Amino acid sequence: MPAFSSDWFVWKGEQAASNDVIYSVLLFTILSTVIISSFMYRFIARILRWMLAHNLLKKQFPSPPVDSLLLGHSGQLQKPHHHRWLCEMTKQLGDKFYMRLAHNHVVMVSDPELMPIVFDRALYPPNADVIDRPVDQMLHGLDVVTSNAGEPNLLSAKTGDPYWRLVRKGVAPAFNPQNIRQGFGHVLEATSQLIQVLKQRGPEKAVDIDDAAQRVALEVIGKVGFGKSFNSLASLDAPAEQDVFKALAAGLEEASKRMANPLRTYMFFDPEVEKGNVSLRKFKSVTMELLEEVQARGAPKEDDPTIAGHLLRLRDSEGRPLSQERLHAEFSVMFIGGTDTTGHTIANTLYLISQHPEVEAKITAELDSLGFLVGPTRPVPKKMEYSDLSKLTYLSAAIKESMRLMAVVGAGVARVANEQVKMGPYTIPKNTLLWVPLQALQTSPALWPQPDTYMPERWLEENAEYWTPQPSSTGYEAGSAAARKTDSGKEQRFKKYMPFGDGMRACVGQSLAKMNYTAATALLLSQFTFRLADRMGGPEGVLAGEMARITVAQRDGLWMHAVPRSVTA
Ligand code: HEM
Repeated sequence: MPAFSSDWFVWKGEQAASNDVIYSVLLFTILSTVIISSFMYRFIARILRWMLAHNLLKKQFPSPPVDSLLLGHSGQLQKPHHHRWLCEMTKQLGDKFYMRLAHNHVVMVSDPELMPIVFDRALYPPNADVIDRPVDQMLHGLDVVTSNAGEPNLLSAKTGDPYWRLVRKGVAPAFNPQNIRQGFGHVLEATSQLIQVLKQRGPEKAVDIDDAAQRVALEVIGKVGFGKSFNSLASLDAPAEQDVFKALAAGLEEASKRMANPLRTYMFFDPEVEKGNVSLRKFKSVTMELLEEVQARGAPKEDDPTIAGHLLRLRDSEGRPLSQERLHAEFSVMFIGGTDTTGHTIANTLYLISQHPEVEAKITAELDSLGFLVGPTRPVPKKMEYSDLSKLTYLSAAIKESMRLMAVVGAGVARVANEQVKMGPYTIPKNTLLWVPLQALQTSPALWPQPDTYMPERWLEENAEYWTPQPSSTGYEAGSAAARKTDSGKEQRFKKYMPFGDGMRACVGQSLAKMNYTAATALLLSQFTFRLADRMGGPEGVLAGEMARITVAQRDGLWMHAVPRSVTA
């Protein structure tokens, strides 16, 4: 037995240390092998699944030629006219075709028979979340427009997100008929202000009617949404609230490009991306200031009818309010929904009416019969009431037709299949995007007689937005029970017109939008006739100037002359 010595302990200590090292290296090797192989296994399985899905979709649907091996069709969807390109592809390839946006599989669908499935109205109970918002793949691009932290909003959140349900249910009362009726007064006020500005400006000086209409919408959403006036109609030459529309348009353009090319988020070295980021920051600073201003007023009263009031009162199941970032995201999305889409709709309608004197004559006759048209015998028109809106039958048809022919959300709306689903006779693999190109659906020659003609009359017929089943490639028998009945035995109807989307994720603000654009357009047309400015280059110039950036609008504004209707005989 060795004599007791401190060396012995040193030797034992060294041996233990080297054993520790050996064990650690061994453990590390085993663990990393397990982790790497499970990662590799999952990675390879994912690639295989992706390839199987790709092949399955390619077998079932035609596809346009790709212009990049890596990004697939992304390049096409980043072009300014991609909403029109989708129409062209629909004409060439049919009402269902396959595209690839980097790693995302997309089936473009404009077959009305399949709409009930895409919009989750037919096969599944609405709570099943089988067909959902494509948040992971795409709509995160929109989150960067509305929140500094990339927090989702009502538009981008998954249907399964408990906060989506909370917010959707919570803001719904802000859009109920009683609130919309109250909002009508704000539309009258804002449009009257615009009318005064246009009269002072005179008919010679052209006005960007798209910008002007967005200002009206901004004032309306300002009051209805946030209890605030942005004072944007005092002069059309002063930029509205730090030129928020320009920042918003550029921010939406950047977001729309990121949706088409998810890799763009990481292209910080590209000066164009950096420019987009500057606009995004500017827009978000305006909406953050708005949120802080509203919060500085203190807790909203129980009867505060504004959208902001509803959002600030919301509490989750544990009694917590929405986080500051989520509130910012919701304020921003309401701001966008309230100004951009409504403004473009008013402007497009005034433009299309200016190109169709026969339509304008019918509208003025309707306005005259209701006492709203100014003229030699009526220099001051009758004050419009909320109940008058339902009497504007022909004008409403003219607006509906402009929303068909110049769809504001022209590139369309998307869903994702969270599971493998059957879409008619087609098998749609899990994670595939189902994308409805709205401009293509609403101008398809297969669905609309004279699809490219501005014809408000088509909306005077009942059920004009529905399509009647025909013998079709989907495998449904024409007119059969399968095509006409839902599981609950109700008659299934097939929409071919859906400017506000459809299903449980349809536009939450449509009642406000309809009231706003109908009243504003009626009031403007009762005072002015609009003429397209020469600088637009006629209808060809307007078509060429379109720019799809989530919503479609003119890149450099829609310039028109507002000619006052003569009050002298
Ligand atoms: C002419 C005006 C408008 C048009 C054309 C329009 C169009 C749309 C479309 C196509 C969608 C997607 C629907 C879908 O995926 O099925 C949508 C969603 C939405 N819109 Fe609008 N919109 C308009 C006005 C408004 C207004 C005034 C607001 C709010 C003040 C608003 C707020 C929203 C929100 C929050 C969503 C997301 C709803 C959800 O996913 O739960 N929109 N809109």
